[in-house]
Amino acid sequence: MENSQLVEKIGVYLNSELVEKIGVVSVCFILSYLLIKHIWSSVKMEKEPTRVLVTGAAGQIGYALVPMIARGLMLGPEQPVILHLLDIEPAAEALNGVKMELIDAAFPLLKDVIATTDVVEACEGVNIAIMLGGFPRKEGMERKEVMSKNISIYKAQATALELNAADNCKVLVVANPANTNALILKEFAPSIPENNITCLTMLDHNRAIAQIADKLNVHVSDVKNVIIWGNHSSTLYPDVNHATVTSTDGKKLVRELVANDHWVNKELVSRVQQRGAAIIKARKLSSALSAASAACDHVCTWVLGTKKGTWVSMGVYSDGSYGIQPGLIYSFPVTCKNGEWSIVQGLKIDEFSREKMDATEKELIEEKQVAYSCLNSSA
Ligand SMILES: NC(=O)c1ccc[n+]([C@@H]2O[C@H](COP(=O)([O-])OP(=O)(O)OC[C@H]3O[C@@H](n4cnc5c(N)ncnc54)[C@H](O)[C@@H]3O)[C@@H](O)[C@H]2O)c1
Ligand SMILES: O=C(O)C[C@H](O)C(=O)O
Repeated sequence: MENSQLVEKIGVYLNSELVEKIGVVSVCFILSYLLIKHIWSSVKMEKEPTRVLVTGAAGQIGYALVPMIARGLMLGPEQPVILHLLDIEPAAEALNGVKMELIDAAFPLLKDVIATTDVVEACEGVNIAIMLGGFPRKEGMERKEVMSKNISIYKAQATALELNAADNCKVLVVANPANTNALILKEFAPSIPENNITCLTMLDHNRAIAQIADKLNVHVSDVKNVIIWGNHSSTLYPDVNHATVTSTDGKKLVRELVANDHWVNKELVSRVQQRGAAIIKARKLSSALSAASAACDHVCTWVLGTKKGTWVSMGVYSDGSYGIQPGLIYSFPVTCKNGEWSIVQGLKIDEFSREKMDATEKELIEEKQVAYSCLNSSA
């Protein structure tokens, strides 16, 4: 054999061996990748379901909210859930109807539904509690009368949560008066960390964003960092002094873009404060779709976090930030990370804002006094 032929043969042999080796390595690599992918997806499949309590689940907000939770809109598309639905005896049949519909919807993430009128059974092992149930204000009723009825409801439910919920259960109170109901719940569930008891002002936050987006003809997702201060009532204060709009031209302050202080200080404030009443006038029922969506946003943001550089509004336990009486449940701007919220610090507060923030604080202090006088008279 000539030298050149020998070299050629060796070359072919080496190449085929190399090709074979590369082939084996590639197959091993692909198989390992598929195996890891399979193991990873089965680990993900095995996520423990989160137990979510919804009180007043046979009511209108409940009817809009439970499918959102079951669809993964609140806790993400990979988190299975078990729904605990609570309502009172007269609504038991309707509650069972809601359960039937949830079953019929065949939601992949929904692992079980417990529908009950027993508050202890409802609270058993829950990780998240969304409190919609309460006594609605009826024509001719004094605010104090409504409050006294809700106080006894929230006292009983706080005790049931305290004794039966999972450790570190997160609570969102929606039922009105939301801030004061949350305060009562906190009082009677002392072992639930105070930072775990919140109330809904995300609806007001979303309403303010929607009004600004409409005024500036931009999309709601471009409007960031509005603040709702205070009580979920007609004294709440929507503050746009730090709010921005992002566009192709960059980030600009809402106040500068609107360039109309009357609109910002008067019209916007009054529209957001009165929006709940406007919905009631139009629907002859209070807001439900938007309230359910906001409740979903609140829990979702709390659990999964805020985006960098942005905040939302939540009714949370006051630590005295911005001079607000410690211990009140007051709406602040908050950021969320790892399932914890923190009040945004260091924002500049002008004289106009200070006055509005104090007025809504004053109303909450008065509500607290009324609540305590109801508690003392029922003791
Ligand atoms: N914070 C907010 O942004 C906001 C927005 C909208 C509505 N709300 C409030 O949310 C609450 C619910 O609104 P809705 O439209 O669903 O009312 P709804 O009357 O349709 O439903 C309330 C449900 O609570 C039930 N309920 C009453 N007492 C209960 C108890 N002790 N335990 C369990 N369930 C009980 C009722 O049977 C009813 O099914 C109301 O208080 C409303 O004012 C708050
Ligand atoms: O139920 C109400 O009184 C109104 C509700 O809180 C809302 O803001 O839509």
